[in-house]
Amino acid sequence: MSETSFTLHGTDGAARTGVIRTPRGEIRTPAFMPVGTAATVKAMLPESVRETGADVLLGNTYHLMLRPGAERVARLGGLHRFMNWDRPILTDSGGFQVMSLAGLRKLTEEGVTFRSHVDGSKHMLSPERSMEIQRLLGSDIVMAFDECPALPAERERVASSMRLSMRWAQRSRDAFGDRPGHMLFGIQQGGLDRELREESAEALRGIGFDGYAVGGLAVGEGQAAMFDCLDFAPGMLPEDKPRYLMGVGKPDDVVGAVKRGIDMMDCVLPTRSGRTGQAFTRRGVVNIKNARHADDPRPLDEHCACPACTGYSRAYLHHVYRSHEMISGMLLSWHNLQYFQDIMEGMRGAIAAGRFGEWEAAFHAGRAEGDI
Ligand SMILES: CNc1nc2c(CC[C@H]3O[C@@H](OC)[C@H](O)[C@@H]3O)c3nc(N)[nH]c(=O)c3cc2[nH]1
Ligand SMILES: [Zn+2]
Repeated sequence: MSETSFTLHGTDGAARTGVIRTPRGEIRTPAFMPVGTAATVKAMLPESVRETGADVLLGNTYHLMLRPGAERVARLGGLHRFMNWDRPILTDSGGFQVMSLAGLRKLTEEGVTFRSHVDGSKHMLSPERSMEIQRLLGSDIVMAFDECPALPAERERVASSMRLSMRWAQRSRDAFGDRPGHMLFGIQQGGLDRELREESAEALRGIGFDGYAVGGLAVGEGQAAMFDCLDFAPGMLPEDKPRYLMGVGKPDDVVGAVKRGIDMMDCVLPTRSGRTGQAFTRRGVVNIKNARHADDPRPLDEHCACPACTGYSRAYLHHVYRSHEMISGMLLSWHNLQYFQDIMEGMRGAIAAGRFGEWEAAFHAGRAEGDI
């Protein structure tokens, strides 16, 4: 009996709900993964992340290889022990961050060499080294090493980049080896082009993975173009395996992606915007720094059970934000993560009951545009 599995429990249109089983715990899908880039979900204790309902969180090969180093994390017992999170961890493979963060990059068939954005030291990533780092970290779900081209880009550039990523996907699969209890996900590329996405999906199916990511999106194409691509890209991937949309997104992006067959997503938005005073609520976005909140005794969101909403007023949250108090980032990060988990839980139940359309209509009906 394989130690990992994905079981679909229900579908409603293209939307699906199910469970990914791993030795470290189950992941209820559709799932939102909080991002713990440098071995911490910023401003949150791991037990607080769990309290919001998260089953899995995300780490990053690029950041952890630079600081504190993958071999050091392994010597200290691996990433779960290091960051005190004993549930599943998915790690990204590093290619995306190298292209978006590192300096002096050189890309060849072998891999990429670059200088650390932390201290300028020289490093190399290849499919083989990325697999080794993710093994040293001990992550449960490993991402293939890929290249994600910035959009807009010429079709030929997107095609050649995708084909390089497919060769790297084969090398990632070969280097990953046979690791019961661990999953390796391939990453579909091909930009917004249906034929290139199909070619990429065919290549990945031929190699065979435990899950499949839709990569190359949320790179500036905008929501309409992303949804147009999601109208066909997820369906090209095996339906009995998890489908993971990388780097997405705002609440309405998340809902639209689940509607189109996505099972997993990750985004820094809940915590990053929590630190900049933006709170996502059932009625839209609250910019807590706005003077209108200075005397408001109401909670952010009366339907929310998080500490920010059960213990504090908008007036207080406005005050601590304006005073640059640390509790501001803590409370708003917690609230935003709770809000994202609440909409995932709502969609899982709605899909299981065949009522996703109604749930989606109610989700959009309650929201006002702009600051509320
Ligand atoms: C934001 N949009 C976006 N992010 C993306 C990421 C990084 C996600 C990871 O990078 C970090 O966010 C920038 C977080 O830690 C996140 O887990 C991607 N990673 C890979 N390997 N391949 C892709 O095609 C890809 C596409 C993305 N689009
Ligand atoms: Zn709340």
